[in-house]
Amino acid sequence: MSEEVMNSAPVQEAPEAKDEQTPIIFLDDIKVTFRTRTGSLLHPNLVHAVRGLTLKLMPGETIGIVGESGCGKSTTANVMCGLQKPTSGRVFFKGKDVTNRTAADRRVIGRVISVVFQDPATALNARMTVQDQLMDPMIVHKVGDEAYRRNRVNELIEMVGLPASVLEALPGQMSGGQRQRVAIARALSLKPDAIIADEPTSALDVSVRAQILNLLMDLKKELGLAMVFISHDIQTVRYISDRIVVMNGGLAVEEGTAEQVFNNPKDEYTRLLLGAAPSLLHPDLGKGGAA
Ligand SMILES: Nc1ncnc2c1ncn2[C@@H]1O[C@H](COP(=O)(O)OP(=O)(O)OP(=O)(O)O)[C@@H](O)[C@H]1O
Repeated sequence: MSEEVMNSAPVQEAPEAKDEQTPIIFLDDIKVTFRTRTGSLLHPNLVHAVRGLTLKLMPGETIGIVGESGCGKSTTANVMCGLQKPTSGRVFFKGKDVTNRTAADRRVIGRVISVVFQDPATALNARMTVQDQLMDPMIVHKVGDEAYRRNRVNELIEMVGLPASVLEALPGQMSGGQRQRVAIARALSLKPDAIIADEPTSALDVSVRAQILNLLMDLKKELGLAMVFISHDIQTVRYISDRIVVMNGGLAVEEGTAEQVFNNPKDEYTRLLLGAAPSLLHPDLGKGGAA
């Protein structure tokens, strides 16, 4: 998670009421336009990264966002985790309008979601031990006392299938799969309602991708988490998602259950994606084991 979100505050404030009908995240007609450096003040060159996206993430569900490079997936993820303010449209977290990302909004965002990024090597601090990386969000957000945090760290490391012996290790002493497990443990440390996983397996060796996907699915089920899973690989998205949103040119061109999108795609672009998609997953998909 970004410093902006991580530093945003104590998480022990009263949580919003749990309501099965209230979306965890509601993006209402989001548009994000960037000015590129090549234009002038009078004639700016604009990139319309997201051009009017409406999306609801309900408690416990997994939405997969899929599309080619440049279609606006990461910009959407950044809006969802408060890193990017939309040019227009509104963002609601559990019914609260957090579009303006005030300090109070960021506290809500920090409590509700965590992000797992593509490359655990850059997401983790190379100079901190695993133990310190897992402690850090709880210290920043002033959660619990020392004993609670130590206990939580042990719980987290067990949840992600790593031995306690890795707690003293630095990220550079671990494999890519182990590092991503640590990044997932870190994302879970504040007990979020939802995780945004932005291409969480793309930087990993093909042999460990399935293990990390299965871990995410198991944790999601066990902890009742909602998830937004972002990938350019439609087969991976199918494997993990309840609902799929296909993006093209900053727009959601198709949305439906995995079954609807695969068996009865309505949009031409979805058909092209399906036709052109060799799976990036390893044939071991579905098998367990620590990466
Ligand atoms: N900060 C920025 N300034 C200018 N243009 C940007 C910026 N961030 C993204 N873009 C542009 O917005 C469009 C959408 O980018 P985005 O990263 O959201 O796509 P993506 O689907 O996540 O692609 P990828 O899979 O390659 O990350 C692209 O044309 C990109 O070049």
